[in-house]
Amino acid sequence: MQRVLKLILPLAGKWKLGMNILLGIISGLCNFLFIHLVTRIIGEIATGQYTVISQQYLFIFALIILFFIWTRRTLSYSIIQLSQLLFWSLRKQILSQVLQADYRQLTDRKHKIYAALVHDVNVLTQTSLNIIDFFTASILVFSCLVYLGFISWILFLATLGVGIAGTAIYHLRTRKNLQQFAHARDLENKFLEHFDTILKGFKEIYMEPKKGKAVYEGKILGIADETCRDNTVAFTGFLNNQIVGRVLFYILVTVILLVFSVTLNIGTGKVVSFVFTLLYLLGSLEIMMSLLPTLARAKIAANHLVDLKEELEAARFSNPMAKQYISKAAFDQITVTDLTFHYSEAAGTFGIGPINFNARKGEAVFIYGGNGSGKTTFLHTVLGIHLPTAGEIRLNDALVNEDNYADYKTAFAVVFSDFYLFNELHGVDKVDEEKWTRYLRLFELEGKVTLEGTRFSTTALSAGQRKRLALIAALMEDKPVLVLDEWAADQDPYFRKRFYKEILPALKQEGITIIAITHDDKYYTCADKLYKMDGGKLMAEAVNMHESGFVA
Ligand SMILES: Nc1ncnc2c1ncn2[C@@H]1O[C@H](COP(=O)(O)OP(=O)(O)OP(=O)(O)O)[C@@H](O)[C@H]1O
Repeated sequence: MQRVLKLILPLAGKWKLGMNILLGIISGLCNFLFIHLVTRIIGEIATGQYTVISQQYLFIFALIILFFIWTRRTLSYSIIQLSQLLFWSLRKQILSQVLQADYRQLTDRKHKIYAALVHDVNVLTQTSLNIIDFFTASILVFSCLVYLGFISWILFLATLGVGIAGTAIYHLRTRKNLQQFAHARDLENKFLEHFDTILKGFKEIYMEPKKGKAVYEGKILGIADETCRDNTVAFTGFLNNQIVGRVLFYILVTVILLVFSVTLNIGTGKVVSFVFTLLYLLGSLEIMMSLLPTLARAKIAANHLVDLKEELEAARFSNPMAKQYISKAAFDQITVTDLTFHYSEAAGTFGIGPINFNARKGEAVFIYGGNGSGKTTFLHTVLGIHLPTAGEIRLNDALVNEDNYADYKTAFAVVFSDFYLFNELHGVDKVDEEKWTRYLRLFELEGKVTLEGTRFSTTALSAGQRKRLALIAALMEDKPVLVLDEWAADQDPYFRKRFYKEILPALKQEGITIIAITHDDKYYTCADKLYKMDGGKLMAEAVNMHESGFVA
């Protein structure tokens, strides 16, 4: 409950939460007053005291009902407002934390975050609506118990005994049910992971339905069965507790009616009031018991959300906004000295370095090497996606460190090998129309795509054209360094030649530095500097040794 409060309190504020609690107490008390009045009148009818219509009672009943309507409506409106606030605040908080997260932290937690956003936030929000019923019922239970104490302290002690026995049984039996709910929730992460596989691999599954069948039967069905089993056992456990509680109360009412009313010599009026109040109390207990599984699941959802928020908050490295952008004019060179990076400290994990590298303003620097040799790992380390294990990167003369990473990253526009093409020029405040038209012509996309504001008219293009558009989008960012990972791999021979022979020189003319991973040995001579990556080691090579286009 503490963790649920940790999420709700900052949103609602102490004052508003206090007001809601007060309204809940008043609403519960209205219920109690109504019951108290009903039992009192029944007592009067049973003992022959109520013979004429009482104006006073009518007035009190009307007052209670009106008061109840007011408190309940105000409380409901406030809780609905709060639950909506909770829903969107949690989503906004998690998303803004996600946008500030380090790349590795995010990739490791993708499915966890997705499950938190679509599952936990929903469960918690829905439950917040049930809280009114739970709270009102608990106030009613409390007031009924106090009232029972006034009617007969012996019967009150008997009721309290039954209540304590019921609570003890509940606690003894609930731990396992909670574990089952928690396990079912953990399986939701796995389910979303496989669901993601189906969505992303749908084309492959469409071509070979066996693949889809394997994911469905091999993964999803198992998760579905396990989740169903866990949830069924847990819900049944809660239901059994509810039955035990009800039976205990039935026994109590039976004993009061058949035994205590005779042995303790309690008057008819008192017995009637006691039993009626007890039955109302039972009704409220039932409401509370039936909401317990929902609250238990909300608690698990809140735990997941708090854990995730704390994990993201505790991030060693974050992705803050840059304070200062590095302009083309301000960029001179990047120098990498003795840089090493390892994916983990475990023995046998792939690593690169020590690497020495330099790229100057207006140069085209190519990196080539076999698959898995570490080219992308190196680029990612230079870009700040991976933090170097050792060594240094300097932009111009300034050492790049955790304090200036955000500014440093502004030097780069990137088209990754697994690039994502946004359908809009995000982050470009004002489009330079002349530049856009020039690049569109340069990349031969005229008539294929236009700009509507900052939005592309379409991204439904061929693979090669999509990559050209991604490169135009990167260039529109007007960054000093353009980083390309196997950009030309999807281009036809004609455009590949145009890219290396015409486009790259044009970009260099603009003062852009190009760092490109490439396998196009035919065009290595277009580079100003050439590096070869082999087994994580980067070696500088003379460009002219590739003049024949043949690499030994
Ligand atoms: N996220 C990761 N965690 C651990 N190891 C990784 C990870 N990504 C890549 N590796 C390892 O790093 C090695 C180098 O990968 P990298 O992507 O840098 O190669 P590359 O030279 O760019 O290859 P290609 O030409 O195929 O794109 C791979 O052999 C792989 O084992």
